Amino acid sequence: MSQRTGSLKTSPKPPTRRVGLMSEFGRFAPNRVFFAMLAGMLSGGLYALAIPLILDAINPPSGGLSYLDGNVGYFLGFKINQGPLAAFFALFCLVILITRAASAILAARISLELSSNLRQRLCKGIVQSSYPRLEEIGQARLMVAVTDDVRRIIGGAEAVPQLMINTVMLISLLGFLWYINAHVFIFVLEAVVFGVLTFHVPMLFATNYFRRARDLYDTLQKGVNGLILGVKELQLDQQKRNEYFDKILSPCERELLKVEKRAISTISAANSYGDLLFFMVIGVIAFIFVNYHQVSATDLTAVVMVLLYITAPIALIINSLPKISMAIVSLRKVKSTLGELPERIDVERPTCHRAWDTINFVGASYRHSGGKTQDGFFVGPLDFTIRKGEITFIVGGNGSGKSTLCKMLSLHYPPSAGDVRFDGKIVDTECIEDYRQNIATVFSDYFLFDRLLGPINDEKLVLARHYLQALAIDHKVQIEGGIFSTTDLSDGQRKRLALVVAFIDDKELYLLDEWAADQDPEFKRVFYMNILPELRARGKAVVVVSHDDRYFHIADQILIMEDGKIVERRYSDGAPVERLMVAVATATVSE
Ligand SMILES: Nc1ncnc2c1ncn2[C@@H]1O[C@H](COP(=O)(O)OP(=O)(O)OP(=O)(O)O)[C@@H](O)[C@H]1O
Repeated sequence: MSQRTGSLKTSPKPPTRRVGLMSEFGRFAPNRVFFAMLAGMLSGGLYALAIPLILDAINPPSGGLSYLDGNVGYFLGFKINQGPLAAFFALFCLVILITRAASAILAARISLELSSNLRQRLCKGIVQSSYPRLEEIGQARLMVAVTDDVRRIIGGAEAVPQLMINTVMLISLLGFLWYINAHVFIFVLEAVVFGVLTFHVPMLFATNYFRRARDLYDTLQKGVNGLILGVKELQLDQQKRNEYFDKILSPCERELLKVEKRAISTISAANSYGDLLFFMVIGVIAFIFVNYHQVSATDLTAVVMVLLYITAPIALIINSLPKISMAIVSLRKVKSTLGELPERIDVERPTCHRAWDTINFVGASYRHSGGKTQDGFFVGPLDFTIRKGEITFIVGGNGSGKSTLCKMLSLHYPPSAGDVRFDGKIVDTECIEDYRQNIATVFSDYFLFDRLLGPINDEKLVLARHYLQALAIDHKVQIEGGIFSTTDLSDGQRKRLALVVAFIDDKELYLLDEWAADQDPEFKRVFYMNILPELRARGKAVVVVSHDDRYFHIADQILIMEDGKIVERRYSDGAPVERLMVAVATATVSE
């Protein structure tokens, strides 16, 4: 393929960048993230201040906040000590409530918006991606990214305010500790640093386990897809069913369970260690530390109270870490998947609107990506012309490359060499989208939406009714407000409905891959004798993959494929117009 069209090829996989949850959030909504953090910090700081307030209430004459001390009073019939201090405490709690709720609500909303944004970017990326790239990434990975990963990111993001509030609380409590007794503060700080460092080691292991579990999850999803889609076949054969479970599902499930168990066990052990650490610190202070440093009884009470209080934020920080860790793994997966998809915003493009009468394949070829051990199937080099107002049949044995050729013609597979030309103009990245707009298909692996997509007008509806009638499904399916009354149809009926959908769009090229294969003789006749000639009469280019030699005579051109090459081209009278030597073609493939 020429250099211009070479740009249609899929780009190499981008390297995975390190992605942080907070940096991602910061980039997404910097102002709101700032306010959420500010509110979280304020609430954490105020939480910590509750301790001196309570201590002051217990020990009124100890200075500090004791100026708020007052007489016993009554409120709503309740006897209240130190009225002003109590009122201040209530107000204080209200501010904590507001700041904490504001931080959590803001963070939750940002996380939902970011997740929705990621989901939309993934969906847009999927629809704008080249088809070979999607085949490379695989359905299972895309499904997990759009569903599970995005859900985990929400879970992790919601844990961030917890982490923030409790971290600030922890810092403030340490500050208060310093205010009470500097020696105790230094000792506790050393314990915290030691605790964080020693806690970080198992967390590194846990994150690795989560990463491995995430990869296994893709494989498991693929297996479950196979199970759901192949349930009919598996139900009919116990041996196959057992093998599917024994060799595919169960090993993956076992491995995933093992890795997840390790991750959870590591985290649980680390959590228990984290919880216990502070009780040990309390014990050391109460039983040993006081023997070496001067600590008054009042200070000791305050210190123990702070240390007991400190265990709660530490436990909450520890609990939020696995969720955040999983969210980071998922975020990296989503970002790496996004990196493999085109990040193209729907901006105004110059429209090509190129009218055409012929499509030429000039030495065009395509290679499928192969398995681990072999090269993928090679189709080409192909040289032929499709004309408007003509019907072209593509025939050939199974696996000869007919569907691949169709996907090259529909511009889903960009040629790896040679050109596809519309009226002599090579298809380039600028115009591929415009050329595609004029192609209607029913692929052998078609998908039937439950509605007519795109603008609907009366003319279209009349055409739809005409084809529903012609294909005898008008008694089964009606179109109400653009939506089909049902798509629960037999395979043949569904395919007929897919044909109706393709026909009512006024496209220039109609590509029908083995449409007639599972139709009754009656509908085959309607298809070949009425519908196809009608399309030709409307000046459409019609390409049909067919095995129905009874109807070959209606074709203007027949391309015969074998092993990825067109080995013969005939006109409808059966006289070969061009015979390509298989040996020559084979030699070209091996180049
Ligand atoms: N997505 C794919 N990835 C890798 N190889 C593929 C892919 N699709 C098809 N192939 C390979 O390309 C070859 C041609 O397949 P293709 O579907 O084009 O043949 P076909 O002539 O349409 O066959 P059939 O008549 O059975 O539908 C096959 O050998 C197949 O293994």
